[in-house]
Amino acid sequence: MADKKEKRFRFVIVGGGIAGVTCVEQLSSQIPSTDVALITASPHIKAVTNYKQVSKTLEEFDVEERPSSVLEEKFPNLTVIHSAVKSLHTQSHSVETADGRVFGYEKLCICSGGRPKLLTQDNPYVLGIRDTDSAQEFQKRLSKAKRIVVVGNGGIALELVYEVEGCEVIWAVKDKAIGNTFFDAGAAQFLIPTLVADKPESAALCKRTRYTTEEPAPGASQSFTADRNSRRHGSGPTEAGSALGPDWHEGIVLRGTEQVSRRVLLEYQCEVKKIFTSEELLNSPQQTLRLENVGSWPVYIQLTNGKTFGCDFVVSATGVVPNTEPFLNGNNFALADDGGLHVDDHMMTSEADVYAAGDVCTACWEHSPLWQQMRLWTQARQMGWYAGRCMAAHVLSEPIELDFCFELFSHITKFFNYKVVLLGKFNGQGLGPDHELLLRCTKGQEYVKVVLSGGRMVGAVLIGETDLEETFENLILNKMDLTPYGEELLNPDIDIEDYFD
Ligand SMILES: Cc1cc2nc3c(=O)[nH]c(=O)nc-3n(C[C@H](O)[C@H](O)[C@H](O)COP(=O)(O)OP(=O)(O)OC[C@H]3O[C@@H](n4cnc5c(N)ncnc54)[C@H](O)[C@@H]3O)c2cc1C
Ligand SMILES: NC(=O)C1=CN([C@@H]2O[C@H](COP(=O)(O)OP(=O)(O)OC[C@H]3O[C@@H](n4cnc5c(N)ncnc54)[C@H](O)[C@@H]3O)[C@@H](O)[C@H]2O)C=CC1
Repeated sequence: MADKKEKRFRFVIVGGGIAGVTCVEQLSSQIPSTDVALITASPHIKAVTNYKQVSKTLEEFDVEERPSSVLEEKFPNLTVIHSAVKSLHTQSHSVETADGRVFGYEKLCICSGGRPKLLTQDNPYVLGIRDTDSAQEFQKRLSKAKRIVVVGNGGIALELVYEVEGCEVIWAVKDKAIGNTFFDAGAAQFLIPTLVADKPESAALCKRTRYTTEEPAPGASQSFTADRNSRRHGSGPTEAGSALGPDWHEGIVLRGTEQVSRRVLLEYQCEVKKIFTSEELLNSPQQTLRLENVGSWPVYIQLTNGKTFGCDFVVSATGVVPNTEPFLNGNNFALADDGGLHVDDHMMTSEADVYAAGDVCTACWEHSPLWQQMRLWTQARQMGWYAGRCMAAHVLSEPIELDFCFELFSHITKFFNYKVVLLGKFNGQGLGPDHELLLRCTKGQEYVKVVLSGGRMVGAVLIGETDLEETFENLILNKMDLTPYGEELLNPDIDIEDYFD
């Protein structure tokens, strides 16, 4: 390492995903004369396009994969290096890439993202979905599949069970309701009928009620079948490396071999006990399957509820692990419990002059009471942008305060073809029993849940075209005492925007 010729940059950013690219853009526009290097393992970079600030904290944007030359043309100060960082030497302020080059830095920002946290690492029948390569592999295998098992209850599982057609899906969730990382059991109940046949809804009845849920019994199953006529057609491939994001499935056909359309069997409150091949099963002394099934599937999955399913393959949609490995050896990084690089309110890690942003880091500052970290595209952009500002402020010796975007958690997405908006402590996270829920639900149309604490709105889940996000965001940020309004707050006959004008 000492013998290798080193090229130095003032700023080095690692990772061409949303966090890294946004950090580069921010630095380059704040200090146009400075030299910046972007080192990325992937051949393309991600660019935020059509950015729209929907309200004070809610934002929407598209993400495009672009050749890195586009970024270099825009910022003449920028050098893009296509290679993976192999090691980091914080003492000498340098990184070494897989192709043996060494780059020195004054300030470094690690934006290397995450990778799927798979149920098992070395089983060819267990797939994770993260980047374009893995999505294409999934699509290829699905095109020959009759039955798959999806394990996990977060964003990817929610998207897959809705999108996959022509293939039976066994969906194994550890919880009592679907979608636990994004919403509560009430919202899950609202969404579940969407997995059933697309029947026209009869006149929708709008009702307002206190929050109640009906949970399936432990080990219970539910099955759903739906007819879908729509087909999507593939677009060109994208690069490997960076995480996919909103609407990643829009461009690819997610179809198995069967004529049936969507068919989902839900297994609640169970985890995976064992995964084995048909040969392993035949050779196993404790055979748990009925013999006629043995050999008809390449892989079998045994669940903790006692059921075993044969399938073509298993999708492990069980979260992400931060990509920290190349940076740890020989350094003294503080890591959070989830394996992310510990960052403070200036996006600084515990190593001097090293910052981190996006999925690789864990926000360890004292959070605003209404914000929490989730590994999302929006937060990757916000963190990259803020890290760039902090790095610039530090070299210019300017003061900088935690950005307003970390004041209130907000996320807009789409599940089961419904617009979903999440605000603040949307699931009452960390509030204990000391909160109240108001609910308005119109079957097939909208689900509105408000979380109140001490009479103030602290969170909301809005599903469907409710048009309430801006008003609710204001009510949350204003910390207004809403006790006098009681349940009128969700009265559908009151135009709430005018009400609070
Ligand atoms: C299937 C899927 C669907 C999703 N849908 C949504 C959604 O609808 N909404 C939403 O908000 N979020 C969504 N997400 C999450 C979102 O995509 C991520 O949170 C976000 O992209 C993270 O951005 P990042 O820049 O931190 O990391 P990444 O996008 O993972 O980028 C990391 C970059 O670092 C590079 N890299 C890694 N290691 C090295 C190394 N050693 N040296 C050099 N370069 C390296 C990689 O090549 C890559 O370019 C989804 C994720 C997946 C997988
Ligand atoms: N629309 C959106 O906003 C989307 C966001 N994403 C993001 O992409 C990333 C990856 O998505 P996911 O893998 O779905 O992660 P996730 O974090 O959203 O969900 C992981 C799920 O797996 C479950 N799980 C974890 N370990 C398990 C185990 N051993 N057995 C059974 N279940 C287990 C968890 O309880 C959780 O329900 C996440 O950061 C997610 O937020 C993904 C798709 C859509």
